[in-house]
Amino acid sequence: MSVDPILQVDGLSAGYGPVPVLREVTLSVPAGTIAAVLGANGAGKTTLLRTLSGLLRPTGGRVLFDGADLRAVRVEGLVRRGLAHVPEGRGIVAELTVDENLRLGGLWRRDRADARLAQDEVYQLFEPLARRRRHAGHQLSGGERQMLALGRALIGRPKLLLLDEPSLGLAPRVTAQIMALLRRLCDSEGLTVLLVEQNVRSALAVADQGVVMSLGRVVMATGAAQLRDDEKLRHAYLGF
Ligand SMILES: Nc1ncnc2c1ncn2[C@@H]1O[C@H](COP(=O)(O)OP(=O)(O)OP(=O)(O)O)[C@@H](O)[C@H]1O
Repeated sequence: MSVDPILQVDGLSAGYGPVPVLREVTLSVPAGTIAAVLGANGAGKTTLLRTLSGLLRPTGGRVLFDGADLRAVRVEGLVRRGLAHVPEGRGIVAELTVDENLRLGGLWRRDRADARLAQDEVYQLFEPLARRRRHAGHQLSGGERQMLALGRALIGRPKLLLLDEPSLGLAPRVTAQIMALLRRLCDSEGLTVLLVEQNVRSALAVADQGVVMSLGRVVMATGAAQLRDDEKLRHAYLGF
């Protein structure tokens, strides 16, 4: 496993208008690893992902993604450099078919044959989608929508995947499948994942590190195994 951080966040602050939310967040994510971002509702997890993907402008600090300073790169540039963001609520186009939604994910790729290949790979990864390729997004179940959002992001062959609450509304079995897939892609393809999850157990089961946020700050960052195994630590920082 490489130890180079593909994502380095130093003293990042951001908010909504005059309301500060992120307060000097610092974290480092090595390439090919999964960092689980945990914390209570309102801790700032979603705001962190939105700032990292360029949707919110930082008010302070620095973000380096694959060596590039976030302030110097536009959102399209971030996507081209290999950043993909799957927001909470999933963001698929409900009126378009599964096929069409996936094609959107491959649009910016110059090599069409390559995009086609990736689409076939997504259908292999998520069999239920292959069976429903001509169904519209709004006809899919919650789990299928999550697979579609994830598949669409993966088609761009991202280096860094920002994933917000992938388990939301999913059956535990589907959540476990998605977590196992992420682990596999990290180990075999070098994918890096920043995973925001309310389902702490599922996230820590596959993560390399746990980053706990509270009131817009990182209050602890440690190995996921330590958080998983140390009941006192879990109790102190996660309340169970
Ligand atoms: N669009 C917005 N405008 C103003 N304030 C917002 C906006 N979105 C979030 N906030 C506020 O920012 C703070 C952090 O919210 P955020 O959604 O980032 O937290 P979170 O840790 O992801 O929580 P949750 O798990 O509930 O999504 C909260 O106080 C929230 O009310």
